[in-house]
Amino acid sequence: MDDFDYARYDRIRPIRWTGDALELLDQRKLPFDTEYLTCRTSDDVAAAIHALAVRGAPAIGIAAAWGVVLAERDIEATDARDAGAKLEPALQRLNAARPTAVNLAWALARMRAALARADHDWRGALEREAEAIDTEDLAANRRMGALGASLIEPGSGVLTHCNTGSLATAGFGTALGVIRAGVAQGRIEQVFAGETRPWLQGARLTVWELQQDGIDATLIADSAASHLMKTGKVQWVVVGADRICANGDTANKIGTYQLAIAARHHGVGFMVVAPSSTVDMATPSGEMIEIEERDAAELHVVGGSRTVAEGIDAWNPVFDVTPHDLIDAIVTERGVIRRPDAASMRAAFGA
Ligand SMILES: CSC[C@H]1O[C@H](OP(=O)(O)O)[C@H](O)[C@@H]1O
Repeated sequence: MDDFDYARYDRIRPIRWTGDALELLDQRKLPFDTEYLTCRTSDDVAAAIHALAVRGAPAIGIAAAWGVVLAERDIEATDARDAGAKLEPALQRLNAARPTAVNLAWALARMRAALARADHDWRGALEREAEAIDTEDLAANRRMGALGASLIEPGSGVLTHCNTGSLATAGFGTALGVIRAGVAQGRIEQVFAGETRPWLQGARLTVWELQQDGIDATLIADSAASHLMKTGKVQWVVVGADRICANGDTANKIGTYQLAIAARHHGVGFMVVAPSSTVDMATPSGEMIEIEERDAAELHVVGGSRTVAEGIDAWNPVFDVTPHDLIDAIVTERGVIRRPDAASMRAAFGA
């Protein structure tokens, strides 16, 4: 992949550190408007994460790490230990912004660890750690793109769900990075993007990203996915993840689980692509994952401001869990785990 023109795919930068503020491409406004939110405090970042102005498991971890740097700017402390105590309430408010993606807690744990190791330059240590989290994620995505694409036979059709591209990460993407690499290598002939109701990450964000890249894609209704697989046009379903458990059970955007069931029924491969920062070996299996439920209004609103069925109850879980035995491959930057289970996850990530 060293001849891959990554720069072509790195134009979209949803997270920009200016040195004293964090600029976030407001993903609630895409694809119609390209507006940046300027966050000057860690609570600004927590609010942006909760509101999905910035979203995507790796991206919210990266944003939270920079949020810690913003919090550091607001305190005076005698040393790193004193700083840790004074910063902890801000880190807890960042962690409370969304519950399902483990990357948020993972990034905050890395920031705490950096502070615990720091000497007198604890401020610099926090900024260097946030930068490292950001640059490591971009490198991981490029590695995963190559690894995942190598599993896809030339001439394949691929279906993806939600948005897992540059908007959801430090750049290039996870599942969408595999698609970018697979298209560039001539392995993927047709890309299908599920709209991903109710927030429409697929219709609004993935389609927009692929248009920026000049990659043709076909948008489908979420409810058309099984019928599409029945036609034989899809050889792989390639998705991201928000939390991968110690046995390989995987939480991802709502609708992923039924894609996995349909894929298995139709003999379509099911690939999960996520950096190791999404692996949570401390959670044994999927039923222990907290599934975020969001405001019913997200289901009632159709086309911007119009509402349907307003006033009736609505159930709006925004993630579901795919059991590991429906997953054919988990791709991380460390390698590919075929037919994941507790033993293969332990071999790859330790106990
Ligand atoms: C590489 S993004 C991973 C994951 O995050 C998305 O959720 P959300 O848009 O609610 O932040 C989706 O589940 C993606 O697959």
